[in-house]
Amino acid sequence: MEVRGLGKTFPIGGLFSRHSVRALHGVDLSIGRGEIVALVGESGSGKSTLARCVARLEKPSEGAILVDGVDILKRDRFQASREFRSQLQMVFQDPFGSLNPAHRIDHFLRRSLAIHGRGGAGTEQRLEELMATVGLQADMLDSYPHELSGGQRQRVAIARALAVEPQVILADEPTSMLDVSVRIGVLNLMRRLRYEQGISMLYITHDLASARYLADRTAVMFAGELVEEGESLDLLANPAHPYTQLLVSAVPDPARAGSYDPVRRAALRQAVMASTGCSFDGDPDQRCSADQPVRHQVGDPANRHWVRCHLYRPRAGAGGHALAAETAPQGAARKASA
Ligand SMILES: Nc1ncnc2c1ncn2[C@@H]1O[C@H](COP(=O)(O)OP(=O)(O)OP(=O)(O)O)[C@@H](O)[C@H]1O
Repeated sequence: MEVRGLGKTFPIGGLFSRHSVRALHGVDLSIGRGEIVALVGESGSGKSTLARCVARLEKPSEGAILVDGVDILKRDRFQASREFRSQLQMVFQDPFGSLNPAHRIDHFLRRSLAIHGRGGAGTEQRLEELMATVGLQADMLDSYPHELSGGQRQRVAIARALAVEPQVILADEPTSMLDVSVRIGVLNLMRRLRYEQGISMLYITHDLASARYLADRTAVMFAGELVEEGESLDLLANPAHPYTQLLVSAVPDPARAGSYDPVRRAALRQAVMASTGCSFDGDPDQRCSADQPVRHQVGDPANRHWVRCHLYRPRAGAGGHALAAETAPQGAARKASA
């Protein structure tokens, strides 16, 4: 699946208002077959809007979404929606709100199978297989959602998505409302599905540790734009963008004891300013506020690690790089996301 130049602007302030929020701008992202890509960024950076545009729950303002090379935004809406929804399924954050409490678990799975033409003979066996795949007992098919734990409900939501045999699952913070003790089980389930069924996943999260655990690649979103992307291990060990450094520095890590610098963090977060350049404005000579940065490759090309930042300086010879914040000015500022 590939997203090219995706943009989304929401009108705000009522019918006659000319105000708008730019939630996404020029987003390019691809996910290979069986690959897991994490999308990280703070609240309001546009992660859910990206997933909702890809799932066609929102209409993008611009750009293309290709699945197996076909731009699904150019297909007839009804046909595309049938085809596309069976290729791509979304798992939401809230396992409590996503299952209607009036129905038993088997209803959700039967309905999903029927809507996508996979009902009929063999349904009973398929239901049991789906439950086994997500690690639930078949006798839970007769339960109501309130009789299940949060982790079990999220497994049902994943089983419902799997019922249509999707190529891609868009998982929007699927573990953030779960108890820490059951999160790992859901992450392991997602990992197993990728290996056993070759399903690709976009994993949206605030949690960098889980991105490192689960995702092959991690993409970092700030103010509706991707500012850095790379193999998860490399990107999180060598963050090149000041914003990624901020996110990484906020994760408690005994191995980095002493490296957390709240003053630098505060400086990077400083003012909000409007300009035509980079969303994450941090340059004393105003270049950031004047020009959009281009992508720079970071380190070894095998890590597919790039950053979009004027402050990035490759380090000659060593194969490493100067972290942008090492050269970042005190006046690093964050522009309005709107
Ligand atoms: N329907 C909408 N109407 C107006 N603005 C919206 C709408 N949906 C999202 N936005 C705005 O778009 C921006 C991105 O929101 P989005 O929900 O995608 O962020 P997010 O990174 O997923 O945040 P969170 O992690 O809190 O879910 C925000 O400024 C938000 O207020």
